[in-house]
Amino acid sequence: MAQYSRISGSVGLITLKSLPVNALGAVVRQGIVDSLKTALQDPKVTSVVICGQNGVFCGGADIKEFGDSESGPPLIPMIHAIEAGNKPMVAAIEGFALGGGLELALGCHYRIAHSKARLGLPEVTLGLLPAAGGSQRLPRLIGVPAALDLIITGRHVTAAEALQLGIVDQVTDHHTVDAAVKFALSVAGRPLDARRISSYSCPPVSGDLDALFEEVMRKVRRGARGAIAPVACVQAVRAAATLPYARGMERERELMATLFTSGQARALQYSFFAQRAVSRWSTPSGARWDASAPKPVRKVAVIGLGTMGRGIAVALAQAGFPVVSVETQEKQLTEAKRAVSQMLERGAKRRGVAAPLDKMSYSSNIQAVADVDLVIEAVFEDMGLKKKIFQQLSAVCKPDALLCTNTSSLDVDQLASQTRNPELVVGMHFFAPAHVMKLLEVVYGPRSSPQALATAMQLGKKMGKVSVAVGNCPGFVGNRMLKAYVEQAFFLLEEGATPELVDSALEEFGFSMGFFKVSDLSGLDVGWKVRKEDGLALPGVSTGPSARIRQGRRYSPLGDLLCQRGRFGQKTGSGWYQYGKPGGRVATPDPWLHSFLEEYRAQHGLVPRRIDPQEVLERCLYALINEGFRILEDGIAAGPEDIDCIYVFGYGWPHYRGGPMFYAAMVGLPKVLERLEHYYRAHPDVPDLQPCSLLRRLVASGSPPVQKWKEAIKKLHSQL
Ligand SMILES: CC/C=C/CC(=O)SCCNC(=O)CCNC(=O)[C@H](O)C(C)(C)COP(=O)(O)OP(=O)(O)OC[C@H]1O[C@@H](n2cnc3c(N)ncnc32)[C@H](O)[C@@H]1OP(=O)(O)O
Repeated sequence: MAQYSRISGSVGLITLKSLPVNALGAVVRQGIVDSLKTALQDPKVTSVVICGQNGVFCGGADIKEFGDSESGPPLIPMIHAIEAGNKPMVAAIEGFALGGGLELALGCHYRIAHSKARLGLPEVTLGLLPAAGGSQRLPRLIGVPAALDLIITGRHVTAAEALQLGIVDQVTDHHTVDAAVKFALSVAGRPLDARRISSYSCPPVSGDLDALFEEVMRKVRRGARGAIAPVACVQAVRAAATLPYARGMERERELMATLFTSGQARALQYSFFAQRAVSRWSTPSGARWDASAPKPVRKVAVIGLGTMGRGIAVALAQAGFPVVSVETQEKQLTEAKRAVSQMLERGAKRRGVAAPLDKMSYSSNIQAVADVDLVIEAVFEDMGLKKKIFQQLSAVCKPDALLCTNTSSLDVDQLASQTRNPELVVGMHFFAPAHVMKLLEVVYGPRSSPQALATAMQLGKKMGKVSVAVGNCPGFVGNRMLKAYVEQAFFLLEEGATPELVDSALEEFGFSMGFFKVSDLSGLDVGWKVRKEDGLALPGVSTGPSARIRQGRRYSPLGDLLCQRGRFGQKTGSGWYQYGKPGGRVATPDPWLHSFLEEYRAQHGLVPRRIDPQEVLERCLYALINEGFRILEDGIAAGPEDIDCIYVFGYGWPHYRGGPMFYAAMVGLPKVLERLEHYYRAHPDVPDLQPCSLLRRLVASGSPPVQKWKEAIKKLHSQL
């Protein structure tokens, strides 16, 4: 709702009231329209202030209402009525003015912001554009280049930047509504024509306007990789720059109509709520986020300063934690100190703050962690080494310290069993580079206490990560699903595809890099080492029937064969592609590799066939999705939102496709099931293609929407 009152004798005060962020739902809009009418009709009122309750101006349109048929007064005429009003309207901005919230403020004649407020038009992140006049008013107010920056990126600006850009008229450190009322009294009776932004022309740009838009559009298309909202944002701002306001608004409406009904907007809005849903974690044993208090964490340690350890230490220091970093090899320690300082300085420069160098301390002695509250072990993926470290930690650390491992796939419970307090052991699986990537898998073992899980989840949140609680199994969620995808990519090469064909299909889908390019970038030897440890990559079985079978199922040794030839990817100058020189970064197709594949197929009696991009997508993505269903069935992830956040924030799944499980729901579960059945018939020696029973049961129960899967899975489990 919106509450109306009159204060200081002559100021009408309209307060938006809708917890938690005063979103502009139907009831709030109705409240504003009614309050406005009262204020404009009351002869005692000479000016009006609009504010929000609880220190928040407005978080924008109510995203929860997007799927519903529209009710209540529409936003655009409401904002026009505010702007057209004959009494000065002042927006008192505290907390946030985002999306429709900022558009509402732009409809006002003046804007006063608290110094801690943040403003922005983040619609693009929801697959939309600022379509309540924001794309037309902001460029008229602050100019085309600055408006393009804000609208295309959706970034929030501080009150100070908003003042500098000309979005707000005044910034206050004091009580914002009081300041706005005082301001409203001071402007009462002043003419308003020059304050109505819709009547402005965009300030002229230096240089050629067409050239500016062409350049921006080129950059946006390159960066958007198939996302349609950023492109529509540029088109809308162009309309502001080239058309009268009324025609610009028509263009804004047309563009919005296309976006609003697009699958991309639905996916991004799903993802918005999925990110919030994963913070409300639960485990199959009944532990829950709202019943488990985290332990206080004041000081943290990182063990091992390789690439991962350095990134983790930087992320912790940036989040404000004192960090003790332990590296036993002196040479590595010296290098790491320099690298970590550089990373901290670069990050600070980018964010315009002081580098938190004072948060870091280093040691080559594990005794240095004796007083910390939480340790993150980040040494090599070697179970023997990790076990030894956990034994040492258990002896050295405070008895109540949380011991975490950054393993990407090893058994967290085995590590827990090395310690005095296995309930205080959890996995914290970061993604490289750990100070950049948003994802954190928090892995609970069978003995991890709810409090340990809650503490790691909260630490992740403080580090700005999307933290997802997952159960303990080889590869956890992300890497377990990836295995099925990678396997299909190899099999497709055996059957006639090239790395270029597979990668271009995946890149066309929206991944920034296809699997083979990623593999060259991260190093083929990484997977080779794991396969050797798992007993898959065996020396001396390059021919005969057993060459392509391991542990009773189809196996492709192609990656192993490249590694045996020293082709580790970019670092050696060749892998699935060639790079000209070791360390080269530009992938070009490699004729040697093509001949090698031909010889390999001939040697193994494989008759190559024409493979189309659709098959690449179906085989790679549906195999991965199928494993996702198995993970849900096993209770390793609590719901599809958890898997989708993991893939969007850790594995480069295109954000505008929501994540693999959302994508499966969009494609239609019956279709995914039918294609998996088809491919499993063709490849009965590939168990990953055998449709999982949960997928079958969801289809049999009418393929509920993805938001209802959690409920449906619970019901299906209880029927077993
Ligand atoms: C005609 C169509 C026009 C569209 C124009 C628009 O306005 S589109 C919407 C533009 N606004 C946004 O994109 C803002 C989205 N919200 C946020 O970025 C953040 O929530 C916040 C406002 C910066 C607050 O962040 P904070 O970390 O403090 O809290 P949460 O993110 O956890 O949010 C608290 C709860 O509020 C819910 N929520 C937030 N914004 C909206 C919204 N616009 N509509 C509906 N609900 C919203 C959020 O889901 C949280 O609720 P949970 O129940 O916990 O999920």
